[in-house]
Amino acid sequence: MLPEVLAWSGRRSSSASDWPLPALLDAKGTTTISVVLPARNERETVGEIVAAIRRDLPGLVDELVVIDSRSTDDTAAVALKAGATVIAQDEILPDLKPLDGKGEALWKSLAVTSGDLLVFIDSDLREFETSFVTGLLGPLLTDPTVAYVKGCYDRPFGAEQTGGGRVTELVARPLINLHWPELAGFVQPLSGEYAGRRTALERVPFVTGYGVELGLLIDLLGLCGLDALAQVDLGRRVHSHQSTEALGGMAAQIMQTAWSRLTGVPLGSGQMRLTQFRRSALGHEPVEHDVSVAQRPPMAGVLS
Ligand SMILES: O=c1ccn([C@@H]2O[C@H](COP(=O)(O)OP(=O)(O)O[C@H]3O[C@H](CO)[C@@H](O)[C@H](O)[C@H]3O)[C@@H](O)[C@H]2O)c(=O)[nH]1
Ligand SMILES: O=C(O)[C@H](O)COP(=O)(O)O
Repeated sequence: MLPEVLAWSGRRSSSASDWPLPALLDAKGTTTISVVLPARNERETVGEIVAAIRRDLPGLVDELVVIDSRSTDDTAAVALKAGATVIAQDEILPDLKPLDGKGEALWKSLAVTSGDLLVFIDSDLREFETSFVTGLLGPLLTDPTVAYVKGCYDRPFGAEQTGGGRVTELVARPLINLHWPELAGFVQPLSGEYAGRRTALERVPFVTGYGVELGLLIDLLGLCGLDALAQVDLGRRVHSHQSTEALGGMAAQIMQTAWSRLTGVPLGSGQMRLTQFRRSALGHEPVEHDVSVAQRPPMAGVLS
């Protein structure tokens, strides 16, 4: 790691336990806070996450919104019952051609929330604790020079306490170390739990699909500089794992994001189809998926 990155890590890394709720309530003042959960078919987990935030953090969180990302199950009803405001992704900014995926859900959440600070939490988390939210807010509420905070944690996989984050370890981390060594101090660069100032988030583009996390990290580094970025150790994260085949699609979206940032060629101009293979009685059969990503412009320009 570069010496300046090591120094940054020492300065800008903390733990959720460093940010107890009473101290955050004191620091909050008039700052408003929105928590956003993107959710696609998360009926098993979204209700518990919403209920825990409503139960534990009523004085801290002003707005709790689930963006229903084209769920085909009753995710929306479960989230509503647990106490969230639920908004369908495709009903936000209906004059725009709808795009797909998580990045689109997060970008659109900027148009329907009002908090000065936004906290994004994946809605497939199991064993969720509200220290995820307080931990991410700590640096933002107590230091005006911090603009963006990423969560980090241990990632169990199967019976092992570590080993999760296959796309992180095999794709994102090597790409980051090769091309953006300033970001190499992030323990979980793809973490789905992060928080930022609206003033910063509205000034950067959002990549659709699973390119959103890498895109935000690179673009916020460019906009604000490394010292405005921080990370907080949230302990342990348990989530539902996708198949290796599905993660191939995620990896392709992350690689397209990196490529666009390296070349300056905007995303969305071409289509990428990924060919994978499944064994059948006839041998190895090709299976093709559209894994294209596009990009939304900074929300500040859209809302003005
Ligand atoms: O079209 C979609 C797909 C997913 N999601 C939600 O986004 C979250 C994360 O999606 P998931 O498929 O569980 O991603 P992971 O396999 O956990 O992937 C990791 O890596 C991704 C790429 O950086 C990040 O987007 C994730 O947050 C991070 O957890 C979940 O709440 C999903 O319901 C949507 O809202 N819309
Ligand atoms: O963040 C990642 O790398 C992907 O979500 C894959 O995670 P998993 O290997 O823990 O399923």
